[in-house]
Amino acid sequence: MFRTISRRSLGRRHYATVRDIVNIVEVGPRDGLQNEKGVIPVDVKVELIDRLADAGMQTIEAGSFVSPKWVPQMAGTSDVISQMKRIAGVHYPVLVPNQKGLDNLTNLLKEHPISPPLTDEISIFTAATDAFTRANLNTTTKESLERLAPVARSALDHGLRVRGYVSVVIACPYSGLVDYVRVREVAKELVEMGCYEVSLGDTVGMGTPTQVAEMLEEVKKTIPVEQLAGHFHDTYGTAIANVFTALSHGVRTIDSSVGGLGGCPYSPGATGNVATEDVLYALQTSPYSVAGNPDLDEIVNIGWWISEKLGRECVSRAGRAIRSKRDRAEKERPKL
Ligand SMILES: CC(C)(COP(=O)([O-])OP(=O)([O-])OC[C@H]1O[C@@H](n2cnc3c(N)ncnc32)[C@H](O)[C@@H]1OP(=O)([O-])[O-])[C@@H](O)C(=O)NCCC(=O)NCCSC(=O)C[C@@](C)(O)CC(=O)[O-]
Repeated sequence: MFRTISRRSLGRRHYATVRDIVNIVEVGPRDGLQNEKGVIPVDVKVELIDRLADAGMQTIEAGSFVSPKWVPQMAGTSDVISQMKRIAGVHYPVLVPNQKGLDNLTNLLKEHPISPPLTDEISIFTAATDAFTRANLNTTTKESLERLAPVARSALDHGLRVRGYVSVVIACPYSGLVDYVRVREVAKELVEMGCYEVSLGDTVGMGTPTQVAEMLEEVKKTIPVEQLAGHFHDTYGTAIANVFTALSHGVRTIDSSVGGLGGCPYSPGATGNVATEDVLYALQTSPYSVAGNPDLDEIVNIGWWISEKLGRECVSRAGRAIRSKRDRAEKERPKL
């Protein structure tokens, strides 16, 4: 839905036509879990996805068809997507790094000719620096794009939607600050190969709002903002500020992770994504509504539950505050 809003507080030149719905791509079951060392049972992953869908999340990244030698935690993705309950209208994208991953997925889809399908979407991924692409995909960025183009074409031929990721859009853990022109060029190639949207990842989680704004201004020179998404890790505590910077620059799709889970195995020291609870809380009094109208209280419960399952504390600030408030209210409730 589009409507024209006036943003007096931002000055006349910011009168703009914007979409007032924010889409959240819940990446917890994939980005959130891929870095965990302990084995997470398939039924826990399935329960996580199902509960997120029941709570109203419209897009839930369900896993990866990557090499199990590279990311062992994602090895059971075929079982996960075969067992999860699929809600019509909810998208359950999976990461695919190469033709082999796509073949594994399309063979699975053939084995399960059901409606709605196990998934209708893949995400392909590369990075703005060769050093990161080498660590993550064992190749250069240019070669990764050459390999991904036929994968995207083949996925589209199979009727799958294709989303793209560009990692390290602000800083790279191996080669330092990133050239935003390179981010724009890589994103453009992903769009040209058929990605309906490109998610721009601050993989290291050290970007500041100013840097995010500058990066977006560069990328928007070529790519319509409707095709961009923001993916912010929270290592330096700037993720929620970066989300709102992206929104103020017209981005309307944000990746987040329930409980703030996550990290990339090839981004040493990076913490999880911006927590879904924190994004939902902060959007409550904003001019935007969230697609699917997710139930914040239930997302808080899910963040708490999955953190306990992983043997760690929930790092979502909103999640912790809402829990504490509930506990206080419970203590103060008169006993009958
Ligand atoms: C791309 C490769 C496979 C290249 O890895 P490689 O070692 O160069 O691949 P290869 O073609 O030489 O194959 C090596 C072995 O892996 C197998 N293989 C090969 N492909 C697959 C496949 N798809 N599924 C299952 N098995 C596969 C292949 O069959 C072979 O098995 P072997 O003969 O030794 O038994 C590897 O680098 C890889 O899997 N990388 C994925 C890394 C990854 O998943 N990273 C995390 C996701 S990205 C991320 O988190 C960032 C993001 C998206 O969240 C955004 C952000 O925050 O920035």
